[in-house]
Amino acid sequence: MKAIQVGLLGIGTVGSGVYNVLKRNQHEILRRAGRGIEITMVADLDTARAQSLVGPGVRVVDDARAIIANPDIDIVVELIGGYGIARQLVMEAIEAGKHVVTANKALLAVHGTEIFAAAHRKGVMVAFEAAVAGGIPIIKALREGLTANSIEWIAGIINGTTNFILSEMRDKGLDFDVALKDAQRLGYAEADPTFDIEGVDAAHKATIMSAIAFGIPVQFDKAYVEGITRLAAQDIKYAEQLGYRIKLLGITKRTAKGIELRVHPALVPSKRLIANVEGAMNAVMVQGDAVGTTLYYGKGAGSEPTASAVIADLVDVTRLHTVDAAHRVPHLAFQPDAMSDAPVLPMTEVVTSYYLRLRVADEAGVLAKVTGLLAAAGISVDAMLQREAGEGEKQTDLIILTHSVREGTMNDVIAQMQGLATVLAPITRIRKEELA
Ligand SMILES: NC(=O)C1=CN([C@@H]2O[C@H](COP(=O)(O)OP(=O)(O)OC[C@H]3O[C@@H](n4cnc5c(N)ncnc54)[C@H](O)[C@@H]3O)[C@@H](O)[C@H]2O)C=CC1
Ligand SMILES: N[C@@H](CC=O)C(=O)O
Ligand code: NA
Repeated sequence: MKAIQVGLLGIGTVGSGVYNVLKRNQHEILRRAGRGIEITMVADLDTARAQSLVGPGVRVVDDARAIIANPDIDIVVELIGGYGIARQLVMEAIEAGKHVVTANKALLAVHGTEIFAAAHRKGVMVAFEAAVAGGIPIIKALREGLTANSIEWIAGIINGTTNFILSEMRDKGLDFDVALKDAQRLGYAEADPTFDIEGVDAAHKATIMSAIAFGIPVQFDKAYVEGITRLAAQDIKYAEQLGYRIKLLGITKRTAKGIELRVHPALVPSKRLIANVEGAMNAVMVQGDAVGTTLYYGKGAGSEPTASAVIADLVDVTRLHTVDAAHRVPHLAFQPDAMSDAPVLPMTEVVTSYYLRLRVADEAGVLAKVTGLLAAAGISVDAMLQREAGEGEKQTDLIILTHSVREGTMNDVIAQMQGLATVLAPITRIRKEELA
């Protein structure tokens, strides 16, 4: 049988990995897919570079629309990134009746509803394993492996760049900026790295996982997003003393009131496996009511790890494209007419525990005032740490770990504490997740 024809839109970090791995493993991939998979056209703005990557046998163009217009192309692989031209090209490819494979989480988290509806209408597949946790087959696990379960929560380290930066800062004492530059050089970072460090990329991925886990539409605009740029080195140190590591987590959870969808730094007990995930590695914990806790670990970024997921999608599409659309795995795991309207909760309704660091005057009665405010709000204290004030020092740090409380209540108490004359600087608050 003739090989399935693939057109690549963008041959940068991920695109070049796709080309190389597909070529290197072509025989094994053929044995799995039952049909050859061949990249016959590549579009990139830098055509000279693209041609040098793929050699003379592949047609290289600078206009991606030439690929979409080519009737011989069966699958369009979008590896340009962003919400702009990529959105137009994906929509045009779907309208042209092409299957689409993409690694573009930003696009799907923001415009997924429109894209999946169009694909459903046209009977084509949009596959996106690489969009969440790169090479880890987490979409496959959630959408196919765990279909027996009512998913309770997902918590993951789903941004390699920030995990790499946090590890380099802690282990090698590197400055934030130096570690970020290294992550960019290694091909982990987004074209705009503020997406990584401000938590936006992780929120894109958490948004996609929440849709698949709970059968809700992709709703990036409802996600709470907080990155790592305001983390202080001293909090990483205090957390360690208390038996915790700080990680940027993407969390989505089913509650009686609705769905939590949030990305923020969090203290995680050091003894949890996920607390020991270092460098650019990703890990996703999924809690199902039947299976219990499961953990998926691997490379979430980089050329070939991400290509691994893109090519797995190419194999899936190759195997399934002759199957009637109604019998394929639904894009968001649940049938389109069976989606839930469970609301995504505002952050004030999220229930979690907290790490608080207060810069306080080193004088009698401070502790009683602070704990009095917590007690009055019904917040119980889990652990406390007070740094010894140095010789002649008039201030010190007070660290408090709380038990679970509604975020809205915690906000009120923090505001009251901040009003105390003995609290001398803005209070630091980091959420704490026991993940058990
Ligand atoms: N780099 C990584 O580790 C991962 C990246 N991704 C996603 O994969 C996608 C691609 O990322 P990278 O390969 O890292 O980006 P990249 O910046 O290395 O590559 C993008 C390529 O697209 C080309 N391009 C830009 N505009 C174009 C246009 N109008 N027509 C044709 N080509 C165009 C550029 O010249 C470049 O070669 C993004 O959506 C990214 O979020 C997903 C998982 C991991
Ligand atoms: N910039 C992302 C790339 C993969 O999605 C990351 O750092 O994880
Ligand atoms: Na993946």
